[in-house]
Amino acid sequence: MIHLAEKLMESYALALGLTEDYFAPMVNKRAVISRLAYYPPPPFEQNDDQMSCGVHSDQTGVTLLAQLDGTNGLQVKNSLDEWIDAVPIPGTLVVNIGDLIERWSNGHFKATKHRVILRPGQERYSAIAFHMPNYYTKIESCIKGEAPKYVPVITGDFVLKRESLFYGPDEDWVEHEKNVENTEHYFTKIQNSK
Ligand SMILES: O=C(O)CCC(=O)C(=O)O
Ligand SMILES: [Fe+2]
Repeated sequence: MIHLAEKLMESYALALGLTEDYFAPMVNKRAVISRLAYYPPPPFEQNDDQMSCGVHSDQTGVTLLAQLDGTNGLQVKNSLDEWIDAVPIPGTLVVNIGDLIERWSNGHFKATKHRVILRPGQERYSAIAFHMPNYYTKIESCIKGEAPKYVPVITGDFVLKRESLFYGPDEDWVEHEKNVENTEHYFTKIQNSK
């Protein structure tokens, strides 16, 4: 999974006109958060207000998602603002772009909005790996000659803050750099245990 995420980062670098290894020094002490999900069958028809997993984009870098063959429910928003089913294709993974990559690419890559909506009687299994750049990597536009569209953020700070505040005001992110100290120890342990 880590190798695949790093390969994807290489392809993103090339697509953005950067050298293939541009991101490498900024993801060499990455953290990967994994989640195994089971969604029980809902007892009623779900709608925009009641979902198994509400609309969001992942706040990290690349997300790799495996869906058990035959389980439906994941929907992603396309560039026309329409929800489309991410139908499981045997032997493949879904790749979602996270907020950090949107910010890094100055908006050239869009963080994929997604959700899980199940029909009554339908259940879902998925396994997700969230790839996150180095804790202290500063995420700022990597596109030369373009006005930055986002406030620079520190990876760990952004992920932790967004976990706790959920969609807080963008302008606050840089102010929170100091908050990393609380959890620095935890992440250092993860990175050193590799
Ligand atoms: O279970 C799924 O397919 C989606 C889960 C998800 O989007 C998430 O954990 O961020
Ligand atoms: Fe997600």
